[in-house]
Amino acid sequence: MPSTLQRPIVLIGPMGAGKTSVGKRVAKALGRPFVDTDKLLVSRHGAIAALFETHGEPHFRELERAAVAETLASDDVAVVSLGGGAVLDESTRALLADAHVVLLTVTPEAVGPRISGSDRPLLHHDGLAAWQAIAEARAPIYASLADLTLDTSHRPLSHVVDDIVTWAGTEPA
Ligand SMILES: Nc1ncnc2c1ncn2[C@@H]1O[C@H](COP(=O)(O)OP(=O)(O)OP(=O)(O)O)[C@@H](O)[C@H]1O
Ligand SMILES: O=C(O)C1=C[C@@H](O)[C@@H](O)[C@H](O)C1
Ligand SMILES: [Mg+2]
Repeated sequence: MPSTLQRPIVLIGPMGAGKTSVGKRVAKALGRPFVDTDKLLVSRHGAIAALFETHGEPHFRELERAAVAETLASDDVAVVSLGGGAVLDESTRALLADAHVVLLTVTPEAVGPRISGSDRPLLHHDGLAAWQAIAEARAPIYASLADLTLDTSHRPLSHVVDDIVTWAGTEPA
C-alpha cells in the first residue's frame, strides 16, 4: 500500500554501500517512486566514466547538483539514492535539509567484491585503496548529514530495507 511519507528518504554513503540496491527496494516496499541520480545522469549524459574523462569531475558535480535539486523538487519522488560524492557539494548538502537522510556504510573488507568490476572513475587506478581513502575523507560529511546510519557489511539487503521502512514509519512527517 502506498505510504503517506511527507518528506523524501535520501540514501547517502560511499560507493558500494548499497544505496542503489537498497533505495530501489525501499521504494517498492513503500509503493512510492524511486530515483537514482547516477542513473538519471547516465540516461541524460551517458556513462559517468566518460563524463569525468571528457569534462572533468567539477562539471560532473554541477550536473549532479542540478539532478539532485530537480529530483527533490518533484512532488512525486519518495526515495532517492545519490551518487557517493554528491554530498561533497555544499549546495547539494543544503538540499537535504528537508529530507530523511539515511547513511549506508560498509567496511573495506566487505566492499571489495561489491566494487570489483564497477566502472567508477575514481576507482580506476587504485581500486580498494582509493575507495578506502575516499570513504575515510568523506566520513565526517556523511555523518553530519545522517538521521539514521546503517552498516550493510554483513547484512542481507532485505534486512537493511526492513530497518529503513520501519524507521521511516516512526519519523515525524
Ligand atoms: N547488503 C548487501 N549485501 C551484499 N551485497 C550487497 C549489499 N548491498 C549491496 N550489495 C551489492 O553491492 C553492489 C553495489 O551496490 P550498489 O550499486 O547498490 O551500491 P551504491 O552504494 O549504489 O554504489 P555507487 O555509489 O557506486 O552507486 C551490488 O552488486 C549490490 O548487489
Ligand atoms: O563517490 C563518488 O565520487 C562517485 C560515486 C558514484 O556513485 C558516481 O556518482 C561517480 O562515480 C562518483
Ligand atoms: Mg548507486
